Amino acid sequence: MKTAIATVCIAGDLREKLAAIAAAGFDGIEIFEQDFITFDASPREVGAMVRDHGLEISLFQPFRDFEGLPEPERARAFDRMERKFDLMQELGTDLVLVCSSVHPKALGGIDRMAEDFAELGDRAAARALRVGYEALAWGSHVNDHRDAWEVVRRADHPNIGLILDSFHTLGRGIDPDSIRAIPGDRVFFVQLADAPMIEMDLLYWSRHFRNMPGEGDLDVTGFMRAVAATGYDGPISLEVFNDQFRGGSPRAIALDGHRSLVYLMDQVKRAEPDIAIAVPEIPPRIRAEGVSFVEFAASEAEAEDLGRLLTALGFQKAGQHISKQVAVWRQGDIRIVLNTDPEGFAHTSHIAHGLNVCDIGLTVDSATATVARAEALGATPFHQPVGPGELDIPAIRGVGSGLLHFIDRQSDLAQVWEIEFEPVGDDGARGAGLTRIDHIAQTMNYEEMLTWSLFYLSLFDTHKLATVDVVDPGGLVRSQAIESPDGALRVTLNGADTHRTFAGRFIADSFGSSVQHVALATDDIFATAEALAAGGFQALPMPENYYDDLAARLGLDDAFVDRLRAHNILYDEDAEGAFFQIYSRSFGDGIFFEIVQRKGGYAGYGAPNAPFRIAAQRRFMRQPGMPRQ
Ligand SMILES: O=C(O)c1ccc(O)c(O)c1
Ligand SMILES: [Mg+2]
Repeated sequence: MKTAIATVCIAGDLREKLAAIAAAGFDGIEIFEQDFITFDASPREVGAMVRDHGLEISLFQPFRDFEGLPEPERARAFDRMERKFDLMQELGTDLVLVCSSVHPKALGGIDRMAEDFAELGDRAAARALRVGYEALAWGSHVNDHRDAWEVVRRADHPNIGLILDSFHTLGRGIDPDSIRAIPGDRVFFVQLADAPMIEMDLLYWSRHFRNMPGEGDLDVTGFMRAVAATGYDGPISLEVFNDQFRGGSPRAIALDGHRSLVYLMDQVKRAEPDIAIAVPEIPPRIRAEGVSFVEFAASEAEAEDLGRLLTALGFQKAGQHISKQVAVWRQGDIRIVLNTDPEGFAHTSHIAHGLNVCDIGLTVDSATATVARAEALGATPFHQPVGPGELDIPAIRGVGSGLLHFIDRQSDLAQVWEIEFEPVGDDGARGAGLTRIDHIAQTMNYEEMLTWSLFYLSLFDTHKLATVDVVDPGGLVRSQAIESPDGALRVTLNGADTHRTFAGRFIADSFGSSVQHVALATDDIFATAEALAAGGFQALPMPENYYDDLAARLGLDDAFVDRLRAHNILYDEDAEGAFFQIYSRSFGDGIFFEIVQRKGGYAGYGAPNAPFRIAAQRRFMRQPGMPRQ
């Protein structure tokens, strides 16, 4: 499988782009004319620089407004192309992309355009070059790959072929299966891009909002399956015009791009096993069976405070590590690990971020398969020295600053709690009915959201829900849930635009993106609320206005609203079921716990309540340190 990426996808000058593209593992580039012109080196030098990075120039583009012109513009277009052929030969590439014309004088007519290409084919053949024709979704006469194919078919020249671009096909709602009938050897190149589903002008959408396959809402997999069915075996290339990416980190965007192609082609290969492209064998997307633990890096004082909060939440300290300053707290299937060890990753993480969730443990079927897939997707494996009597639990670095450990039942990993921890005597805690981790909420800068969602979607068998806008008095926070089909893994990603929001302030204060809250499930919110109150837990107080509105909005009876109010329980319902939430007050740099109950088929996260919860949290965030329990 040969991968390529257009230089427009990445920020920086040409040299910076090439370094990032090569480091991410691509085989080639589509060199954008603009990136070449703005760079101060001869075409030969640029060609050599590309090859020095271990890359090839798979394509030169774009050549605009070639076909269907009357004279004298027609002759001018051929002259212009001869100049670009010179340039291509100096650069060292044999393929140029001609995009369909938007020239005001272009006449159209399939046969006229086919004749132009037949003549161009002779000129290209004289220099052993090839020309690919792409239908822009907004081309004046050709705006559909089926018409571009008809032009190429009639040109009937071995040096003239078709270029397919997923955006132009899917963005216009053209059925990608229409590609299946095209002979694969007539397709010279394939460009891939996804995009979020937004109603807007096609050209504007294409030039500003494209994103990597899997990051948007288009059926890029269906498109690529159809391409694969033609027998096409050339490069798979990304062509993503995106305002955010143009200003983003070159390395991070290039890595996301490569990951998106590995993920996409793995899906395509599973659906079209006979494809001609040699797709590497990797384990399928991993089914997460649940969250095994959440680990906090803490100082001793912070761990003591957090221990008090956990006690109030009904947790019990269940084990102490055999050799490290690490304790595990338990309730139901929930494990919270408090790591105060003066060495190791948690310690480093604490120095960098203060009290924070430095590690998440996930239960999977095979921990080694999980790390193998993660590595194929470009994730970084994590190792640290294993002490006597300890297990070497497979781990990778997550997208933020934290780690992900994987625990399975195929080995003795699942016994880590018995092997590495000594039980601590029962303190008689009754628990508060908390059963499992419902979801983990991670906060990041808005620009990082696509990176995080692609990370989870490509590694785990998960899907994303629609993005929700949450209004914080300090700005907008966008929230996206990623979840496994059975809900065993639910992660919400919260992207903050400014540091004035509660989420943005958390990122600034903790010096990085991380877990901001952990939601714990109960099967009986009122019983849990009573138990918490008895244990001295102080819920985040919700204002009277909230309950008045709730009663009016949902038509709830007074007695029910009184019960909610008495315990500061937030409530939402939809056609499928109901949702209850209690929040803790925040601690550290703005971390908190949430307690939830899902009733019936309620599948959301209480989005209507989010603005009220955030406003309440902001009222309490002025008080530094841990809330007193
Ligand atoms: O937006 C454009 O003009 C443009 C140019 C070349 C392409 O390959 C493309 O898909 C779009
Ligand atoms: Mg294109």
